[in-house]
Amino acid sequence: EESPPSASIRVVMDDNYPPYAFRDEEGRLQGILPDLWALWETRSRIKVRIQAMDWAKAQQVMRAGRADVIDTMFENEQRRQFYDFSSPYATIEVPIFFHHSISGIVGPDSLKGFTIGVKDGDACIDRLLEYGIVNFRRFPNYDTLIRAAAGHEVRVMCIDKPPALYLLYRFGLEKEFRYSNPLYSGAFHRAVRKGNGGMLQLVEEGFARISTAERKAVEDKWLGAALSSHSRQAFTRYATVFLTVTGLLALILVLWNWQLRRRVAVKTQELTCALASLGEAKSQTEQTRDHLEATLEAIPDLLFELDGEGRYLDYRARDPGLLAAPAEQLLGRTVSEMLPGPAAQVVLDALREAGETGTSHGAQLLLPLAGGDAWFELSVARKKSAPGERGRYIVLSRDITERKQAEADIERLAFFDSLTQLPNRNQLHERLRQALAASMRRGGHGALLFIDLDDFKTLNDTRGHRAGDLLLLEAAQRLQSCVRTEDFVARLGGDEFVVMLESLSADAEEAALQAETVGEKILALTRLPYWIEQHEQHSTASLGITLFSGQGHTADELLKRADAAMYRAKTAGRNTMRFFDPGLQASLEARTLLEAALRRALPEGQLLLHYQAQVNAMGQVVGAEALLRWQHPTRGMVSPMQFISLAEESGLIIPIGGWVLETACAQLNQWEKMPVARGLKLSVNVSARQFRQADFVPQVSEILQRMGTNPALLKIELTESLVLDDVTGTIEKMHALKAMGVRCSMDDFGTGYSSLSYLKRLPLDQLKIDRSFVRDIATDEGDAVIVQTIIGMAHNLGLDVIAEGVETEAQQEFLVRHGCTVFQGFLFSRPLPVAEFESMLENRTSSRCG
Ligand SMILES: Nc1nc2c(ncn2[C@@H]2O[C@H](COP(=O)(O)O[C@H]3[C@@H](O)[C@H](n4cnc5c(=O)[nH]c(N)nc54)O[C@@H]3COP(=O)(O)O)[C@@H](O)[C@H]2O)c(=O)[nH]1
Repeated sequence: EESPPSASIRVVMDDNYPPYAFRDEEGRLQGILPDLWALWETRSRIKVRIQAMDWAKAQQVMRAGRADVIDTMFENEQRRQFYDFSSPYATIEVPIFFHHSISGIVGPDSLKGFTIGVKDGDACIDRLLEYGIVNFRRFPNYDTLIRAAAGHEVRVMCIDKPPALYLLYRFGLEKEFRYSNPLYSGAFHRAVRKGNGGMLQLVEEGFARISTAERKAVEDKWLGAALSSHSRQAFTRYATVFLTVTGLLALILVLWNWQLRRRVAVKTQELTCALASLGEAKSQTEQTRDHLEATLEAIPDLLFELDGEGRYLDYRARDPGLLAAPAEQLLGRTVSEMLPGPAAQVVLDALREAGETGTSHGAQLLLPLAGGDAWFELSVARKKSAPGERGRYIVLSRDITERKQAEADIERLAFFDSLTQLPNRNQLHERLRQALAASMRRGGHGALLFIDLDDFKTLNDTRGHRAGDLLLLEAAQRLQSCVRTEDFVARLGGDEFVVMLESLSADAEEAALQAETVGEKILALTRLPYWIEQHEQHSTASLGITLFSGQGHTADELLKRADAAMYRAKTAGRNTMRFFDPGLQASLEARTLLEAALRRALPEGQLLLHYQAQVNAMGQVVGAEALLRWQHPTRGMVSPMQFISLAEESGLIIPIGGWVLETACAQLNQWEKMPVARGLKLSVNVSARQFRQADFVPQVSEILQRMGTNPALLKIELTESLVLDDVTGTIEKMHALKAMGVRCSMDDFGTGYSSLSYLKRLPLDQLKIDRSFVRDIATDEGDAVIVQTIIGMAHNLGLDVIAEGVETEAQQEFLVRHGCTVFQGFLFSRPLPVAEFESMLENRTSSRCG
């Protein structure tokens, strides 16, 4: 909009833009612009009405049309929408002013993050916004902005350089603030409202009438002596006082200066030294840091910083594949959350140790990683911490998987045979030492079986080492199949193996028997044909056995003994075994012979029964016990004490027991025909192995039926230990026998557990007091009490009671006195062959009748 020519123009400007326009202490407008506009007024003959105010307000006034010209305006895109600009008349640099405590402000980018003090409406705001800087603190004018800077409210400012320098000097801040290179340079224009070309021309023409010299004179006046002119009045006021004071202080100052110089010299020296050592320290620190960095770079281990609870605070991993979880998941979590329980415990224990002693070394842990299980070894060091500060630890975790593997390989080579993978001689020695110590502690025997394959060398020589190896492998497997898992099989080398048995019987003969049984199995298995590379191969073994019981012999001695025994087996013709102990060897051989003889005893009719009378209180024979006898053609009468256990172990008791039952039934049938023996009951001993046969009861039933014997006359004697082995099964069978009419007696009563609880459940007819109690009944109070108790117990349970082993009248008298009604023992009769037994019956009957 075009303004008509007028007698005056209204010029609006910033009143706080020294030295261009500013107010002196009386509030009068001063500066380059008022002077220039005064010249303009003179040359143009048009009145100039200057309105000076806050810059933002000045722009509002201009926009509102209450002014014709606005001065000191930078031209920019945005402003061009509203204004037409004159040609530029001065170039103004706009730097960033910043407090000297701030460093690094070099350009717009470095301003990010700071709050920039600006004058409201300043072009600088638009420029900084273009750089993406948005944090401003706006002030109505430069004066208030610099005052805020003086009060440290603002530390970074964007101000045109001339007013900034002026005001900073004025407020004594010239040392506190520095300025950057110009952010930009702007040119001062006078501007009129957009489209007011006539006014612009008027203004331009007016200024064209002012010569360059005139203009320079004005600028020199304000730019060259801006400070002094502004403060001239104050200077005048204070100059006199200043000179006086200065004069008075001059002398002091000279002295002070001299002293200061000395101090400065000293301090400078100190500072120089301090700077030098600081520089040195810095360079050393840098060197140390570089060294440390290079060292850490060279360490292949995982490095962690953990707190006392095992929380990951930091880590360094050259190979992230070794981390238990992706690194970002570890930080902030604890080892208990990230590692398997046992591994976490190892770390926590190591942290605890380091907490107590400063370091911990050597703890090892296993981690399941994506690439497979991995072993790590820890070295932990506690970091120095201030009192009260939580403990922190540097944990170095070294991957030792390969080392562990190598150790395992070494151990395998050291302790295992590489062909058969059986334990080798080293391990055998170790185990043997342990076994000796264990058998010393526990009692009981162990046995060492030394096995050497017969003719192995021939096989190796004729069919080659591969065939030999295959045979050894097969033999090793067979040996392992012969023994219990707790037994131990080792290969000593070549074709020599050793089997070690533990926890054998405390009785040497029984232990020898147990070892012999295993030895026999081994011999039997090794002599089975081998199938090697499509060929059948035959082999046998020679075996030497020695027993040990933890006393007297070292592992080496025992091995030598077993070896010597094996050698005897070789010389005895191979495919056999020998004991090192000649006594044991002899007794085992004797036993073997006895067993062979017993095997022939039954078919060859060498067995017979003797009968021992059982009498009542009146001396009447009420029954008998059938007792087995072995009449050997050359050994003579062999005691059942010698062969019953052998028959049990060999299984011969089954046919022999059957024969006893059948013979007893035949005898009962016979006696039924004899008036003197009719109605006698016959007790038959049944061994555990015989009774435990599943078909024992049907066997008894079959014999009774086949023989046509009255079951009520047959009494089965069972031992207490037999019953206790399987109370429930025994009860079942006893019920079945009772159902048939057969009676049951408990033999050796009192020698076992004798519990009332199971006694009540057993369908018994009779308790037989063991002869060991009867023997000392008159002299041993304990036995007397036991016997009384058994009798009382039997009566309470409604059972008959018989005492065996009665040899004296005193014993019988005691038993009668305490309620025992039936007796067996040498006092009445020894076990007799049937004919003598029957004669005894005849004699007793006739003597009673007579
Ligand atoms: N399973 C079977 N065991 C049987 C059989 N026959 C006998 N035996 C058991 O053999 C053990 C020894 O028997 P034996 O040498 O016949 O001894 C018996 C009697 O001679 C002996 N006895 C009898 N009275 C006295 C005596 O007054 N004093 C004394 N010192 N010994 C005496 O007692 C043995 C009978 O014992 P028991 O059987 O406990 O009643 C023996 O354990 C027999 O059981 C059989 O066929 N099968």
